[in-house]
Amino acid sequence: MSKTKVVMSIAGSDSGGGAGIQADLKTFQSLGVFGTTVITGVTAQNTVGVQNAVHIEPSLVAAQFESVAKDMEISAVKTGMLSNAQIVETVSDNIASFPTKPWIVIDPVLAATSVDLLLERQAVSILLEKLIPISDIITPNIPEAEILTDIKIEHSKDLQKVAYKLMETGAKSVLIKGGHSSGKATDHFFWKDEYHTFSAERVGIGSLHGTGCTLGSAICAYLSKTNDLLTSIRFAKKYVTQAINNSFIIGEGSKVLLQSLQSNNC
Ligand SMILES: Nc1ncnc2c1ncn2[C@@H]1O[C@H](COP(=O)(O)OP(=O)(O)O)[C@@H](O)[C@H]1O
Ligand SMILES: Cc1ncc(COP(=O)(O)OP(=O)(O)O)c(N)n1
Repeated sequence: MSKTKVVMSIAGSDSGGGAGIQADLKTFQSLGVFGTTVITGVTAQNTVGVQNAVHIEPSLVAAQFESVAKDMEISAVKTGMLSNAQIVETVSDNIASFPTKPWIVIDPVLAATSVDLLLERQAVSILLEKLIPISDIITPNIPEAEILTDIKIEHSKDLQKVAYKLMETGAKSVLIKGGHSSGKATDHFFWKDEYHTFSAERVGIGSLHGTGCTLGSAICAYLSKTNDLLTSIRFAKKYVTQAINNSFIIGEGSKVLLQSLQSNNC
């Protein structure tokens, strides 16, 4: 019998339960991996928006890494909300010093409505300098990809420009998510000189919360199980699409995703 894989979410808490650490842990549980956490911030949040946030002291962020990493072998990590420059630096240093290199999935959470509550804008440069270069895959949505590269995405050829610029900073691969475009929900994947798309019908009714967190943590879970990037993205896209198709209303704002136990334990 194979051992249960241990993965890690490095992210913020969403009190409303739809995104952040809460969404990541539900995804890990659904996909049959064991989720550990390094909490970087705590938000007061609901389906309508982010009302408040505090950042965790970098020394406590480092202590969470130490406690988990000295006890367990982490096969894949996923980062989400990273709060500020000091935390980005602490996270980068700690991931880089794991005894066994894990798969590294970076969801560069920066373009929410209350952007500065999730990542201070001055932290973007340190994200590009320290964290993105050690990633196996970075998963920006369209506004995030534009902020990170200073390139406006107006035509499909701009996607390639953005991806190549991010790969020049050291990212091994780039998945530009299509939730913020129109037509089909198509995600664009660039890896070395390869280009792949992952598409689903767009669910048109009402806004959604937690889609990016769920996709990123599903990629992380599948990487730990399959050790294969393309397979992991394909399975994760299928998983998030199913969760979106079954999304439901819990409050006054965006719908949340249904995370359900998967029978295909690859
Ligand atoms: N309305 C939708 N219907 C189907 N898939 C969607 C929809 N909105 C987002 N997605 C998918 O959800 C995933 C997360 O994308 P996106 O919403 O752009 O990320 P983020 O939450 O970081 O803004 C992607 O696979 C995207 O294609
Ligand atoms: C604590 C916390 N982390 C991340 C997010 C953003 O969630 P994400 O899934 O990337 O974006 P939406 O699909 O909710 O737009 C958050 N809101 N809170």
